[in-house]
Amino acid sequence: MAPNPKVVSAFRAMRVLGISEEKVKPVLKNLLKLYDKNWELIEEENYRALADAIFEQEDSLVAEQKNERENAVQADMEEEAEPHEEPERPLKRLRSRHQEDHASPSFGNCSPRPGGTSLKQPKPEEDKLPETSPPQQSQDSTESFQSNAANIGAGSPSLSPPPLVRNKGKQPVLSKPLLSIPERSEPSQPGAASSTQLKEKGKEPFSIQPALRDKKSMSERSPLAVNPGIVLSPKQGVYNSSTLIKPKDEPLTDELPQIAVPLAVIPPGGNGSIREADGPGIVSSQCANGNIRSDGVPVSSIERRITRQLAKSSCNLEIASTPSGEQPINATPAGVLSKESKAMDTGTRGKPFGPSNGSISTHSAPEEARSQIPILPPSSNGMDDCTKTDKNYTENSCEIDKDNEQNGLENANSHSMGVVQRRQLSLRDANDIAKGQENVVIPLVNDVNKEYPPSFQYIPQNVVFQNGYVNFSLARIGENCCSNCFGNCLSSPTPCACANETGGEFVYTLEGLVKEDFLEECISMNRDPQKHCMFYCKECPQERSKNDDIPEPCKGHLVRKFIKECWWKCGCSKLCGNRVVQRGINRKLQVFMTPGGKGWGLRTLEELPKGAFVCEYVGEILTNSELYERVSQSKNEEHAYPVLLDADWGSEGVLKDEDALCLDATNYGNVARFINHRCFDSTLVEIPVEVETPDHHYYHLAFFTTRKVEAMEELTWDYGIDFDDHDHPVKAFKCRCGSKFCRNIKRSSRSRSAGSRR
Ligand SMILES: C[S@@+](CC[C@H](N)C(=O)[O-])C[C@H]1O[C@@H](n2cnc3c(N)ncnc32)[C@H](O)[C@@H]1O
Repeated sequence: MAPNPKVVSAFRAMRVLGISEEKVKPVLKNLLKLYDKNWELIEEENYRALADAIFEQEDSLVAEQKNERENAVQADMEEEAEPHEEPERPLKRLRSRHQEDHASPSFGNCSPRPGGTSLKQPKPEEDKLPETSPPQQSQDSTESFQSNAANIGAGSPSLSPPPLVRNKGKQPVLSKPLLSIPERSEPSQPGAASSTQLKEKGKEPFSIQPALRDKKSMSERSPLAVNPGIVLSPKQGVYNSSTLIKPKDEPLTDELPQIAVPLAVIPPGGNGSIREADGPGIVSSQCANGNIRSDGVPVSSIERRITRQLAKSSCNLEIASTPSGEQPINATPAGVLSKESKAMDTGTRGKPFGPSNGSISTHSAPEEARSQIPILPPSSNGMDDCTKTDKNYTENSCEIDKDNEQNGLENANSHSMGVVQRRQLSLRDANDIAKGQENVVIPLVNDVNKEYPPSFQYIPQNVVFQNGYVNFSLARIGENCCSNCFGNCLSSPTPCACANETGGEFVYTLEGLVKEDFLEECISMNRDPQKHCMFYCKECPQERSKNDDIPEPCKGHLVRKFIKECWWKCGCSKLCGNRVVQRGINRKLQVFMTPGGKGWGLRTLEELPKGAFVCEYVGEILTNSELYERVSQSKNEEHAYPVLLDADWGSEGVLKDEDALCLDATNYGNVARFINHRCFDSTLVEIPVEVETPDHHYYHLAFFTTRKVEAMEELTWDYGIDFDDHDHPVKAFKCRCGSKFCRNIKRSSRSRSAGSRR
């Protein structure tokens, strides 16, 4: 086997220091274990950690030998020698020191780490935890809210532990913004033929198990249709009707998930390098109609592969990261947003800003500032309240705003460190949680309790966290766009090339709504996945991320339908009707505290017609393994439901990790992170939308209304959660959706009846 180039480089670097490979090897091995194979920590500062560890080990050996000699002499001299204190193990010291470095100004200013987040930190194998570990939130959200500044707004009380959203199948969904584009290689591998197999699923009445996306169902979908959406569910294997109604052994609790305030780092994204693409793998597919194509691949998938190959030589763009590749975030205290908040004890709220030395802190806010925390009046109309609130609370908000400004200054220093902290919403944010980044203002109101809004950074577009590969380039678009069009493609008598993805017809009406038949098929796909195409990876990235050595068999992914919008290479106007999602949010929305114990939710302030675009799910783009690592490292934290971008995994062979993407809106996200789950008859349906790239590894997950929605109605979508899947990394919550089709209620009632029979 060829030597690991990283190991070779490490040897080389140590050789320069006169250290032999024999000495390096054991220490490097220990270090890799200690740092959980995080090479970046080892490589940074020209292998400083490695060199330190070697020197320290040598020092320790010398010290030990010296001690032994002294002890021996002393033993000769005294009958009872003093107990010898064993020197601290070098690696432990090294790690401790490394942890200190993380919090020290000098470390941050001198050597920004590319991926230094909680994910990057060495595993706390020993009892000593890194100082930069995310603060833990107490079990009682209210209490923690009042007692720990860092926890304020970290999440609504009803948030549950990090769940992965699945596509109705479903797997958990992650957040959305994406912007930095790292280099990557094409996913499929040679010999991957027939790596994906579509299996048939028995059709079952959806009324019985609407939400279970049975992975084994066959689809009647046309070859051109690509299924969208994806929800990562804890266990897709559980997705079948029987599991939906299966009594739960464990009692449900009303305990709400805890939300901690994890640190996140967005390192520099792409470097503009060119990555080599592998040959596409061949996939066999089978749909509900039993037809198996000779190549087993939907036509659109083949076209995409060709495009990918053509794009081999294309350069990656870095789309969203800051010049330094880091995205500094202030940790600011949230304003109190309910009318009752006057009486609220805010003494434990965190100070909004961190120290100027770049380290992270969770100091309490000054008493003066705390006593002046503004209150938003109860309202039923957030849009109007925005203005009122501004007038009424400007004075009070001054203190906080000053703090925030100061925070901004201080964070100018911490910026260089590249450490990002989840940001607390401030009072002004309540008037527009999007902070002017959307076409509309999106107010936040709480007429129900004293909960603070969750802590997160609002981003209007997806952003690559670190390893995910997203390549937006003209070269990748290929010929399947309408470069000869002009004006509004929808007005043309014949559908343009962009409509090929959707069977040669435009999906949008002239009014900008999704057409009835397309919409209904997407809704059906979500509600009754058994009737649609599922594919099974030969080597499932999701399972691989859980256990790289012996991954479990793929639980199946719903093959979804895509919408393809016109874009840069198209000749049409920016106002073309085949550009809807890319224009962003245009509806009057409001984040509000739900009265039903679901925490914050999203509602519309205006009547919405059926098929209307509401918003897309925006968050960090993570690879599956990054997500799994993140979730497993934040066991007690609340996560927004992550979303798998697996709508087209079926067209691939073996997906490389950097191509198996998902979205996590926990730390960075848009208004969609507030959309609550509703079993089966949700008001929204998610549809994958291709905009910048035909590569369906990455796409936009857009929400459209499933029916006419009245003003002030809550907007919900079906996460595709399998409430019986206890193995899923993101825990399910006790569902309070109120739907008569609620899968959780069925299970609960069956559990109760099963219990009473016993
Ligand atoms: C994506 S977040 C939705 C926004 C969330 N309610 C908040 O306050 O930030 C998902 C979390 O909301 C809560 N949630 C969503 N739908 C729910 C439901 N039907 N019943 C109970 N809790 C729900 C759960 O805690 C879940 O983990």
